[in-house]
Amino acid sequence: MSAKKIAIIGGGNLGSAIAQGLVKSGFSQPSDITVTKRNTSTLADLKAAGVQVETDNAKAIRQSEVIVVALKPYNVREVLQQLKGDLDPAKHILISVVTGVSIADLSHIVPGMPVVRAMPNTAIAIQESITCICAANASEEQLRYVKTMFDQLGATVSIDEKLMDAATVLGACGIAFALRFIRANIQGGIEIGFDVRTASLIAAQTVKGAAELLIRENRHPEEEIDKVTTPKGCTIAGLNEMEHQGFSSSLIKGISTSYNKIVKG
Ligand SMILES: NC(=O)C1=CN([C@@H]2O[C@H](COP(=O)(O)OP(=O)(O)OC[C@H]3O[C@@H](n4cnc5c(N)ncnc54)[C@H](O)[C@@H]3O)[C@@H](O)[C@H]2O)C=CC1
Ligand SMILES: O=C(O)[C@@H]1CCC=N1
Repeated sequence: MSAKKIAIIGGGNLGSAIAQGLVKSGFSQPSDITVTKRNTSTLADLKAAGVQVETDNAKAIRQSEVIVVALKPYNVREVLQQLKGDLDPAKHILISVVTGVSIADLSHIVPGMPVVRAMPNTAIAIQESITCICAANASEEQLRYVKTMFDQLGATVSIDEKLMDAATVLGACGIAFALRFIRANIQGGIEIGFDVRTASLIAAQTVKGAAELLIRENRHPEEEIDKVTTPKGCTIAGLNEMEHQGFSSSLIKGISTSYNKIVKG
């Protein structure tokens, strides 16, 4: 368990999910986590779990050592400008999960601060995130701490900062892409006879099983696909029809479009 106090500035979708994961994993005592938001009414569940909820960012920062910034990209500069007097490079480490805001940008606003950029996804709430991290100006001990923290919340991979936008698309947006894939399977499942609950369970567990074959067994997808595709069988017939309709191509183009949205605006 971490002895450090953690402030999460911006208790929206991701900030709340991080707090939930920290509590569920036992990495932090709930009372050692403070989540801030201008209107804290949506944070009732976290409050009930013992997490401190706060409207005053400066107060949350003063009572913490680890500062997780989970604000929207368009207001992070303004909010950090207001808080720079409360941030102390000797005491605090800044972890930004904000999309598209570089370490150089952050260091320009709060000079001298140890900064880690982290890109988790919303499965962090249930300790199943993949979190990509990169850092500047942070000590070995601080980096170890951040990696240990995110390791409790799923898997962690250290990357070059130049890949952070790509990590955002593949890992963070990827949750939505995967869920849309599952939803389409549910719609198809209903069309061929299942009720929605049964279709949802079969579709979600099947995707979980496919992912576990890759993660646990370190296999290549096509190696596993070969085991399913009986010659002249129904799997290859369905797969080929999906490809004729642009299945892989649509996913690759979607990933590229998301990436360009971050990079080019
Ligand atoms: N939602 C996701 O799946 C992921 C989001 N991100 C990034 O994380 C950041 C947050 O994203 P979301 O949680 O989705 O957005 P969100 O809009 O749900 O959360 C931002 C929160 O900040 C609060 N806020 C605004 N001004 C504030 C202030 N002055 N003080 C305290 N709180 C304030 C807002 O009320 C809101 O609840 C973004 O930069 C996003 O790009 C990164 C990875 C995944
Ligand atoms: O769509 C977005 O802008 C954010 C970044 C990653 C996930 N959601």
